[in-house]
Amino acid sequence: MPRAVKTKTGALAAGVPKKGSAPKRNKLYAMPEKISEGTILTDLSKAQWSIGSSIGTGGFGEIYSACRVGEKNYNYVVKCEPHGNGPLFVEMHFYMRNAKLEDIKRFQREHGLKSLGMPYMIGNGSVELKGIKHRFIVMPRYGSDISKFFLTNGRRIPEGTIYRLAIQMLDVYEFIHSCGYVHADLKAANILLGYGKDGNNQAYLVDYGLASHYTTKDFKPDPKKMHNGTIEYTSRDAHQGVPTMRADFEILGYNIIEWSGSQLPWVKNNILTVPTKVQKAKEEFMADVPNSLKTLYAKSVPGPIIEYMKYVAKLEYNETPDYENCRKIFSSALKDMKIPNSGELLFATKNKESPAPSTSRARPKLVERRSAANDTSVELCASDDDDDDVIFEEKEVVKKAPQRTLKTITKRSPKTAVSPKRAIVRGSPDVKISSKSTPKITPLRKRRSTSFSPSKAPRSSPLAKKSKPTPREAVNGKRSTPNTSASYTTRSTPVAATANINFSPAISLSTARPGKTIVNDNTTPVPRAGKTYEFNFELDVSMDANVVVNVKRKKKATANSTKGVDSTGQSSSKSSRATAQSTKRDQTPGNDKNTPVTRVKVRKLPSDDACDSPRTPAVTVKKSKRIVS
Ligand SMILES: Nc1ncnc2c1ncn2[C@@H]1O[C@H](COP(=O)(O)OP(=O)(O)OP(=O)(O)O)[C@@H](O)[C@H]1O
Repeated sequence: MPRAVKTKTGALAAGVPKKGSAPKRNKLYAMPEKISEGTILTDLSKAQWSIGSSIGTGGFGEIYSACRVGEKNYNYVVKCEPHGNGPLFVEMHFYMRNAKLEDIKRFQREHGLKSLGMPYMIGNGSVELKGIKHRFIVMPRYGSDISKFFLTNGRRIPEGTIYRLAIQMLDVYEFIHSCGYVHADLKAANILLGYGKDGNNQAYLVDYGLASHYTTKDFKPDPKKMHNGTIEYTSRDAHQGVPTMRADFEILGYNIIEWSGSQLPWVKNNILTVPTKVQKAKEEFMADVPNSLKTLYAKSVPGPIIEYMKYVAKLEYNETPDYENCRKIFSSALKDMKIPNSGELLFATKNKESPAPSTSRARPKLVERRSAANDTSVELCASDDDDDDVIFEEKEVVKKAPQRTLKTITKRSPKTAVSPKRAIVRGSPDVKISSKSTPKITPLRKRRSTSFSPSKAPRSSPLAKKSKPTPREAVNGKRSTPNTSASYTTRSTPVAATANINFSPAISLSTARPGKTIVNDNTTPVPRAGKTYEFNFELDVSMDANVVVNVKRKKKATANSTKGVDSTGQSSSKSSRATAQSTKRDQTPGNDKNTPVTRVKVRKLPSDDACDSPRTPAVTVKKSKRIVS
């Protein structure tokens, strides 16, 4: 059944087929309602946008071409998602705070860049579609995403184009990082060529649904964010839930390796469905880059790839990477290959002509087998309420079928992202995610800090210079000076020596799915299948510790015995209020008298860590109504 999305009034809107409503493309995910061509959307600044054809589908939303009312050219896109979806909320705020057109232009001027593959937002607003509140953003329209060329070229991109793409993506990283953010989800499906004349000269990095502040303070694994990203390319830091600048570089590295025609070991070994195994494989891979790479290439490993990956492996978690020297690795290679770093990005490989770019939605179907789910799960999932208060509904999901058989995803692949954004607790009726389940980082091996020359440094030996803060860093103090904690790393060989990850057997993390973005933070409604039942339990959420959530199911209680528990454990007065409220509700017609209704507000405690992400807004937990499956 589709994800339940509640309207502002709390009415269950999705999942109740309406007469005449368009059928859902994918029953598993509550995709947005269709917007028909010609619909006029008015954004918050009162600008009006006429919706054209649908040109893309992501994991959570749909992208339409759009034109300004009164104009003829569909040079814009509207990205629309149900209001409760976390990623578009995050993306919108990222653009608002950091990526205004004038910011991008200034950055280009300061760095002498003719163009920069940084998208921006032109407008945003809300629209009610079939009774469901949706959020939309308006952006410039770009061209085809490069995963199309990669796939049609036999999973390969010409070497020169790889290096040019790498340089362009490093420019974008430098911009994003200078805003204090990381992208965390670079992949071919998120890289779009420009649109129109000369569009193919520049690639744009889209999809800021996972953007978050990076940390330069302590390396604190965060179970709520573990494994976020697209499992093939997720960095080792992201596997631990820590957003870092080096993580973005690592993600780019894995992509480059794949674009060059090699299969990443964790892809080859078919372990993508087990994030912790992928994490371990990456730790091992990065522990000895030269040898790891050797095993991937039949002939010799391309020099720039080895040099770049060696550099990434040496980066400290709180270090500002040396963009300029990394770009130099690739631009020197282009020079050697006599390929100009300008003009059209070419995707035709020697033996195969790549088709003309197109933004058509036609994509290979992805057939996937989902793992058997013969158990009872408890999930927390967000529903729509308002922008800043994400409501988590507590539901018991009973997955009846011992096996979910082949599931055909007809959305775009590999872009088709599904974010199983839930902590699924399997197994026993008394379900607990305890502090035991959080990863333990064992004492770390001290490691020599490797630093590079500052941006704009003289261009000799790219990887041999000493790092100095750039003027910008000097001003804002972004680059942290090496201190004791900074000079230790969470990385070494083998993985067991550093990241000792213990999960309670009762816990199953979000299932990783190839090519799909995973967001493991519970801020987005999740795909749900099977029946959903209401049940009684106490919920205790700790937002400030490694303990994520402690769910204890209790016996079905009468309305009188209901007791609210807040995050601070101060249950007396609040809980009596909750009891009073629930009793009141229970007396209202339509309420199940046997089901206590508990509403618990959990506010995130102020953190001293400045790297709070917009993905962790205040959280409200409330007892859900019965969901009819
Ligand atoms: N500005 C744009 N211009 C043209 N096409 C776009 C644009 N933005 C996105 N698309 C197309 O829509 C697809 C999905 O976009 P996007 O990645 O932003 O969606 P999403 O729902 O966030 O995806 P994900 O599944 O990665 O979370 C892209 O692969 C691309 O083909």
